[in-house]
Amino acid sequence: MSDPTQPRSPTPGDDWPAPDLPRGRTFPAQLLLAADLLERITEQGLPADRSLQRELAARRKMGRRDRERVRELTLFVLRQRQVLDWLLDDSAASMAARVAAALSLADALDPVLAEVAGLTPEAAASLARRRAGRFASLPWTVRFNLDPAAAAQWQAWQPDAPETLARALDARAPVDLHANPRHGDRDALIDELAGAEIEARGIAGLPLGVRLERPARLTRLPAFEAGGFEVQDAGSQWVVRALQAQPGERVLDLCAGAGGKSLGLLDEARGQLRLTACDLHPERLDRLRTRTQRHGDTTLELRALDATQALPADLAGFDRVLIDAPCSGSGTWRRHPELRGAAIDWDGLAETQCQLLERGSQATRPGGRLVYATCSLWPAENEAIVEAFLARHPSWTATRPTLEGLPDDAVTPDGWVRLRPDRHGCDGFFIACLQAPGDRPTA
Ligand SMILES: C[S@@+](CC[C@H](N)C(=O)[O-])C[C@H]1O[C@@H](n2cnc3c(N)ncnc32)[C@H](O)[C@@H]1O
Repeated sequence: MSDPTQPRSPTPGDDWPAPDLPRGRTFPAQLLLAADLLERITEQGLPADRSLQRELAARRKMGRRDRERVRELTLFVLRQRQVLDWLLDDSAASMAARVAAALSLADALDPVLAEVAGLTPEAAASLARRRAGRFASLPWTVRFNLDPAAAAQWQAWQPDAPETLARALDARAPVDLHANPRHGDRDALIDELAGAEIEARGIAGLPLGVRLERPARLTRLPAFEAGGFEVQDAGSQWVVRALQAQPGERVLDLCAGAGGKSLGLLDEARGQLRLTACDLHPERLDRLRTRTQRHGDTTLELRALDATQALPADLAGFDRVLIDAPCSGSGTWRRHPELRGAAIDWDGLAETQCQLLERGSQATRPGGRLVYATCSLWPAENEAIVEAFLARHPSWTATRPTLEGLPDDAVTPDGWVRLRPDRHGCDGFFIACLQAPGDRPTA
């Protein structure tokens, strides 16, 4: 089977993307199940990966290959929706028709499946005709699977090597972990994984980062139960490192969510931080509480609050503040293809991002470091927010991060970190390191 983390190399006359289906036939029941799951995921705004895991695990009588087939078809439709709608010549195609079009790209669509999907013989013939054309001749917004809002953002950014970026965003993401050094070093974790027949290797530049060669069941491993590692994309690990928190410092994670980066910060500093983790949603902090218990961190302070509002008086004077802002998540499309079509209130989101940066700056001590990060590719959520902040606060400065192992091409001429899946093998991230005015700058 081909490596799904690598873009498919085009062959003359057949450069279309195609789902990577397991051997064997696709049956109508699988097509209909994928269509049903797609409807629920898109209508209810559910996370695709978790929904698939739950739904497929509940179907105990289904064979392994059939589950894989439904999973692959579902994710492929979410990733390639514009391409499939173009093939169907219908921007309001049914999910069943989209699954049928996905099957046609894998040369696995037969007349029975086409009929089950609701395609008339004429529509099936038109699909076959369109599929016989060249992929490269499609409009770029279709080839890159961008809906109109995403296409506008893409154009505002104008990334270089757009084709390779688009391909990387369509691919499957690897599974990354960060080791908890209080349980042993990274090599010990890699050895332990090898003992469970899970192939893994260290991630270049990230001393705690581990990448699995293929997905594996991790939650049953003794190392997981013991808090020996957390699943975390390499891009998130770079956000943690950008803060450069030193043992003994007071650190504020203002948008901690379920705490992936909070735990990373604690690991980087061997637990020696006075860390306060906040989030608007108390249930996310509950998940962080459970994780910290497994992880062995008892000193973490958790605060549910709206960080766009004035912060409580004791949340001030922090050495380092992290704002891992809510965003469109466009950098994570590999893991969350359902976000490609999500409706976004762009103005409301930008206002929240500006306010969070404002509140975060007020909580930073003179000379302290503030890191603003998103997992978005779009300048409107990144450079625009930070540059507007610096224009309002000219005494603050942007600092160019000096992080050992960070690839040179990840730092822009302005000093922002921009990570891309095609260049750095991780989710797309934007990281800005800002220094508060003051005569006691952080190291
Ligand atoms: C990108 S996620 C954070 C992910 C998290 N840091 C991690 O590493 O797992 C953004 C978080 O911001 C939180 N958030 C959104 N609006 C907020 C607000 N007004 N105040 C505080 N948190 C907010 C969301 O609940 C969400 O958990």
